[in-house]
Amino acid sequence: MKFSANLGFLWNDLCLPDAIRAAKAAGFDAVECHWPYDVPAAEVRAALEETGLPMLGLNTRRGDVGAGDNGLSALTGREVEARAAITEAIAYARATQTRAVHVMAGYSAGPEAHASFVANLRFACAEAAPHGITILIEPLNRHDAPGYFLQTTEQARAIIAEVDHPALRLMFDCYHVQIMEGDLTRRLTDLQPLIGHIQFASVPDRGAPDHGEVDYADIFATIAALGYDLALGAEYKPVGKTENTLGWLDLTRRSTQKAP
Ligand SMILES: O=C(O)C(=O)[C@H](O)CO
Ligand SMILES: [Mg+2]
Repeated sequence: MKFSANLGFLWNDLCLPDAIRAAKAAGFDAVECHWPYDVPAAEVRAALEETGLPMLGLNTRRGDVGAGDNGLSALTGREVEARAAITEAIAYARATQTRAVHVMAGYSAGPEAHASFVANLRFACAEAAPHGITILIEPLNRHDAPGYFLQTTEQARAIIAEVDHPALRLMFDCYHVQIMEGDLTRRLTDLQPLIGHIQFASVPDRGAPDHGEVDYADIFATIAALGYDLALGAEYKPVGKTENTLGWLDLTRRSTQKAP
């Protein structure tokens, strides 16, 4: 199995280029981030080239975080800002050869929000596809993001069908899906054709995947058996130093090494 370090949470005490280097030293196969915009893209690209790690994803800006924004693309009336955030994210992804952009929906509900989200996603797909960049949408759970527009994989499935563009895929974050819908094994199997990226963390505390109500040894085996071979995103909140939370990585590597 391959793993991607989510540098929004792992090594987030380091600047992004140093976090990329730390992920390489710890044995990750890839990295991903949340909002890298304060760091010049050239510095990130240099660290990626130095380490040989690909950057798998980044998020669109959330808007005015101080005022409570958590994404803009399902906010009717904020289309200009939403599209500027999408354009910015795609430009940053191009400059760093990042493979996917997660378009954040924001706090909203109802048919107008749905229509705005679909229209903004069509815009994002049209902008991203010529550069080979995937657009991701991610359901978030109601405890961490109460009132977030996109809450379930079923809602995401319907939106992906409606947008009907090959660049649009599902970000299946096992942590959020377990909290909102459960049934992880069947959902991963059923949704696999739509999945562009998988993330994970323990439930309910969003820690390392070595405790909690989800048996990740089993989930990783399920994902491998499906033939899914892209790197899985470790998007958890380390308690203490990130290096001290990586026992799961060694264990997983040892248990999946082929016999000689
Ligand atoms: O919160 C998550 O699970 C994410 O992947 C996004 O980066 C949104 O914060
Ligand atoms: Mg996630």
